[in-house]
Amino acid sequence: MRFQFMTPQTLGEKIAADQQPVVVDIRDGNSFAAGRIKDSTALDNSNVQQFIEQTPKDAPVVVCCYHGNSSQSAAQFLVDQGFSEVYSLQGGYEMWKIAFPQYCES
Ligand SMILES: O=S(=O)([O-])[S-]
Repeated sequence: MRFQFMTPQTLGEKIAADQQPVVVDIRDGNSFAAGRIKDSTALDNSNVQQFIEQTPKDAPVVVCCYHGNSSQSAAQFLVDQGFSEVYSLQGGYEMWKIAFPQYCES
């Protein structure tokens, strides 16, 4: 199975409809602290195993990085761990913060 892509527009619509998927952010900790998608979770080597064990495998998961490149391999990794619906956020946080500043937090 392969990961899928999600546009900022689609994620914004889901958040607006109170249907926010699980959003994980693989950027470095300082970037995450400075600004992130609302209700997102920082994911790194220290907590990825716990995330895999504790998150239902059928939960939709969206992976966010800086520009939407490295999120693709992270998304594929999660698919390979058994998650059935994983998306790479197109444009990453850099595009997100321009498109949906109202859904950012710091
Ligand atoms: O590779 S990346 O800039 O999308 S994190």
